[in-house]
Amino acid sequence: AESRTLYYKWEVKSELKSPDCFKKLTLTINGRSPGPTIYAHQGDTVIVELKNSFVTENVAIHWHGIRQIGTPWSDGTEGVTQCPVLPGETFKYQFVVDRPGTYLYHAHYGMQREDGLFGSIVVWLPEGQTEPFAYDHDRNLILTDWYHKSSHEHSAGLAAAGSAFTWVGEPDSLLIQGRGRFNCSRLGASATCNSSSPDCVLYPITVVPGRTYRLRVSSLTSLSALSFQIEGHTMTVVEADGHYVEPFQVSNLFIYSGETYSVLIKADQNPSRNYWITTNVVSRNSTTPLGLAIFNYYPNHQRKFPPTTPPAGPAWNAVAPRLAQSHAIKARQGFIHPPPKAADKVIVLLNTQNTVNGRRRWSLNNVSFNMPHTPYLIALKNNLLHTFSQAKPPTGYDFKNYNIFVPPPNPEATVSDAIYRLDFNSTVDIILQNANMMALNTSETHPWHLHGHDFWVLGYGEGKFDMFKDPSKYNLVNPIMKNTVPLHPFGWTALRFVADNPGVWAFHCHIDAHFFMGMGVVFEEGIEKVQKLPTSIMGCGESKRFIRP
Ligand SMILES: O=C1O[C@H]([C@@H](O)CO)C(O)=C1O
Repeated sequence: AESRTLYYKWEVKSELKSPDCFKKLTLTINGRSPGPTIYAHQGDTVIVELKNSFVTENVAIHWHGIRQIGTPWSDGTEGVTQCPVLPGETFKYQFVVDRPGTYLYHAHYGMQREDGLFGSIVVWLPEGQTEPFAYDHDRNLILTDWYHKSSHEHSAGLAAAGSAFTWVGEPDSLLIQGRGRFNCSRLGASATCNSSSPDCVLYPITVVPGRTYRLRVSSLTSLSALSFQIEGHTMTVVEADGHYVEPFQVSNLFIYSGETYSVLIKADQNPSRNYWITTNVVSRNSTTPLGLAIFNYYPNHQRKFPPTTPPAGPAWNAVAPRLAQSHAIKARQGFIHPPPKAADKVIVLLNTQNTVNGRRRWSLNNVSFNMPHTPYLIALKNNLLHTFSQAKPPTGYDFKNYNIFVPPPNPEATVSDAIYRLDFNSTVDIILQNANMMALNTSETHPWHLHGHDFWVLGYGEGKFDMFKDPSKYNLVNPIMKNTVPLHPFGWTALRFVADNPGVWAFHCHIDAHFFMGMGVVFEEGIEKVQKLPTSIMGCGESKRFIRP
């Protein structure tokens, strides 16, 4: 099959929308949130010409799950791979979608993603090739959580010192494909909440009785871990983050921010009615109501509510079923990419909540991430090494003495913009180690996302990772490859990847507020192999000098 070039012209704007019936300034692409879905075939080149029509805000868009092989400057990570796109400017992203599967795109500037700037990328196999599973139709749903406050108010609160620190709190609603329903009566008479707004009509998925649907379900929540279910129907999981999964059945799918799945669903229930599609928050004791959509059996009306009460979903605090699902996800037979047998380097990252100079932060091995003024890719390629710390960030913590089950004994952490420099083509293991937060008996779920690579998920465990015993339990036979993975409360997650993609890549918690609070690291590999950088990514920090006439 011949590969093609797909050309998109996008304009980002800030507009009043009511996705859950409450009117809020929403960040849109060509007037929509979620933005337009990119449909491509494997091997196609995607070009997005992005016009920033915000009045005062910068922007950058990350292509989540696309590895950007040979185009590290198109990763869209402001501060790491590019300068922000300023209001009035147009920026051209160009990259190849080299693998079939379900991917995402979203803002990677500040906490903009939570104001609605996101969408889906669907990459089909080349024409004439078929998937290793059968279905009649392909549908797509993005799950998000939604706040009535803007991300600006949130970031101001998170950055404030001492008692002025304000946590973002629980979302006001959950959206399915950009639509949900906030109960306007909770606000009394309100001009900003209108339960008959066309923006908040529940999203319908129309199905023909007897047919099988491939449903691409992805999450871009800013905070929430979710469970997703379709009343009365079981789902067969077949894809995760662009990799085929050895099929298994679930009645509910746990999904973390930044993950994508494909599930197969047969429309085999009573065709004279509709069914609820629901999503609910897990892992946090949330006040956020259920997110709803409609599984619409043709020819019932799309807006006909099912006759039943929407099922509530699993209990928020049951960790065991979530861990069980994580363990169940294996590479599909016939599509296994075996991992290298051993690692050249092991980096253990202890995840803790801390303070730095009276500010609440998150840290890895007691270092909280800080973005430099000059993006790393530009600084490294142009030898501007004075623009960020040349220290080597720690590759572990005090294993012997640190108790992960109690709050950090000395919560004061340091802030740094130092990065991990990896040997090109080396095999790197990352052990994510969860721990107790600042408050007693609490540990949260963190979805970790790696840019520029897929990694093998070697294992998950409870408690403190044991360097001597736990590696012998790694799955080296059929581990799934992913780009986003959960770190469960008080547990550990072990990953392996090969540092074979020249560039600079962020690895961070996909919770907007947590990355904002320093929960991330950056890897460099093969910088000398990166081709000449386009000047369009420059203009901020010390890279101003390269675009001066
Ligand atoms: O960073 C966080 O802050 C809050 C809480 O610890 C303080 O309100 C929370 O749940 C986080 O994940």
